[in-house]
Amino acid sequence: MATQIDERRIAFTKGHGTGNDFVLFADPDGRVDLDADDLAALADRHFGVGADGVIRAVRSANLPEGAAALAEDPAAEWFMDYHNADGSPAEMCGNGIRVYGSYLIAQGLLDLAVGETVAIGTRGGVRQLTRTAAGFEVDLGPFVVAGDAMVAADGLHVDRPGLAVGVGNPHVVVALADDSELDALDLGDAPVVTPLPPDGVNVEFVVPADPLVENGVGRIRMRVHERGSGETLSCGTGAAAAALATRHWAGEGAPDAWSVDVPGGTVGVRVTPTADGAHVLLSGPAELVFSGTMKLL
Ligand SMILES: N[C@@H](CCC[C@H](N)C(=O)O)C(=O)O
Repeated sequence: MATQIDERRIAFTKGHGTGNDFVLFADPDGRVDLDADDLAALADRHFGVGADGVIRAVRSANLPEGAAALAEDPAAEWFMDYHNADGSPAEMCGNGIRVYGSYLIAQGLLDLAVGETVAIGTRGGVRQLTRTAAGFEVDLGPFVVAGDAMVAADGLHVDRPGLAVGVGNPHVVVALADDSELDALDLGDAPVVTPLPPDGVNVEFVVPADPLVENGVGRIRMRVHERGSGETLSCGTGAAAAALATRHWAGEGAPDAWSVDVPGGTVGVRVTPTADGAHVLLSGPAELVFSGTMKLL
């Protein structure tokens, strides 16, 4: 296992899920105390490693937020301590948790065979992560599709209505007419969302494929501007939100299984009934790319 050399020299691994990239480091005992500037320095693409987010692998018992995770599910030994590229914490990361699973296994911190499931603590609650032949599938839990907003973005000639979707973290999903509208978007600046939720929001722009449903699977294309990270090549919770919004708009008879194309690849989303209501699940690849160390100032 890569251990920390000291609190300021971080032994990291870089990984990604469909191009949504992360710096991961192991701090099982919760000894490494990084502030928002440190986390942003790790994620900086010019002066640091470069990533959309930073993930600390820490035992739930060793950080304050971990108590709630262990109370919810005592099996949640590991906590995904996730921060966006600007150093802000987020409740959940759907691509990140798959890469986190892969990282824990590679570090020898977790034994998980294909078909097995592990409970992982997050700020959004405990999530069940299953290893699959092609990567991982995470149960994002119950979801909320409700609430209207208006969204303005560079490249859109008029403001568009958006639909709020909660999957542990907040999203607003905007339907666009076709691929040319999606391609014309400039997401260098954050879209303006009115009303803006107090903690900010991730914004997804979505276009249905033609036909929308093939072999029982709904198909959409999506681009995303992530809270705290800017435009990314993929967002797992965003893909789930986009599929849920499109399913809502499609109405009765809409499929429960969705394929979501993002600039960095394709992820799967499915809705399934459970004892505590419908859950949304996300599946996709998880890649570890390289490891190194970085000394923080
Ligand atoms: N890329 C992630 C979401 C990361 C958190 C998000 N930016 C937020 O602030 O809520 C994903 O794959 O879900």
